[in-house]
Amino acid sequence: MSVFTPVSEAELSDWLRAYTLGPLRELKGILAGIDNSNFFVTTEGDRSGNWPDQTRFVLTLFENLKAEQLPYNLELMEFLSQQGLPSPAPIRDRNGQYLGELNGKPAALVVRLEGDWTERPNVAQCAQVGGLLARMHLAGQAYPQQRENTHGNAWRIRTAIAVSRFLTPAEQGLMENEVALQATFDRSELPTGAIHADLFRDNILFVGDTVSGVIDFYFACTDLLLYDVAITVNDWCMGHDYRFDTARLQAFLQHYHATRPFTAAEAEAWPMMLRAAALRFWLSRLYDYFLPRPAEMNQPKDPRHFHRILAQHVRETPPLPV
Ligand SMILES: Nc1ncnc2c1ncn2[C@@H]1O[C@H](COP(=O)(O)OP(=O)(O)OP(=O)(O)O)[C@@H](O)[C@H]1O
Ligand SMILES: N[C@@H](CCO)C(=O)O
Repeated sequence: MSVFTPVSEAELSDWLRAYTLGPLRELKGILAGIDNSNFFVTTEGDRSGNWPDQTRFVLTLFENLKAEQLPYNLELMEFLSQQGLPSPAPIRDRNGQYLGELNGKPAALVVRLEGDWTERPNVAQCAQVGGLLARMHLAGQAYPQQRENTHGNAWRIRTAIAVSRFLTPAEQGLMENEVALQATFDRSELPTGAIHADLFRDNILFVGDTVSGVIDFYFACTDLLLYDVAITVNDWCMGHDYRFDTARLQAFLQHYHATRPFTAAEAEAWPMMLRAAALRFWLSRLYDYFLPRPAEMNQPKDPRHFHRILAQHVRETPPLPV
């Protein structure tokens, strides 16, 4: 998104003294993203340090998460990268710490990965992402930490109340009904674990058709694996008419299923998970759109997109096609 908290070159140069990355060469605010303040940082490098060949990093100032909530996310990134998954490793400073404070916000540096995100993924790319998500879910089963989803039931109820006045009566009806249904839906038989929880197209980097990076683990939490699949396909496999593109959806789910087979309970819960995933981003986009925080650079996302996806899933919920 955005830069909510500006950082000057002088402030960053001073902050970088805690690291063995060499002096600052370039600092650039990143417009993409809507939750945290992000910057591309290039340093001169330091051959004597722990990261001798690295000079390109991403600096994140966390706008919502508190320092005590961040070890779950940053250590998950480190854990997955140690398991061979393309997640950016957080950089530890001279004292072995990967989390500091800059301009009053918790702040961390991670390795800047190569590649670009793709706005229009093809079938082969969806297949790759399906397989990758399943591998992340399997690897995450051994991750020892737990973190409750900050965007679960209580958040849904709170946010629905906050945005209600901006909706038409029909939209209010859809939202109230959906929030109530999701609150009582039985999730007890569904497999859980570490999930990314925001694996949209802009959070996967490709070099050609090959995934080079998975970024932005700052909503990661312990929750239903199937919910993560639903969040991901609602973005990666959606057609222009708010119905799934069948070829991309099947490629994604078949590659996922080949690595982590879906259970019978998951097949049954699929329609409700697709709806929960659409509701989650309808609510957060409404909140960010109508009740925005002040930002130096900001690009709110369109809430109507997920309203339409949710309405379509309610009209016609496709079965899990595997
Ligand atoms: N490790 C990385 N390597 C390369 N580019 C990165 C990396 N981390 C972030 N970026 C770039 O910064 C942009 C914003 O980062 P990110 O998606 O983490 O921001 P955010 O505000 O937390 O986003 P979101 O709105 O998705 O929650 C990305 O789209 C990407 O261009
Ligand atoms: N991926 C989210 C933004 C980050 O939470 C969206 O597209 O609404």
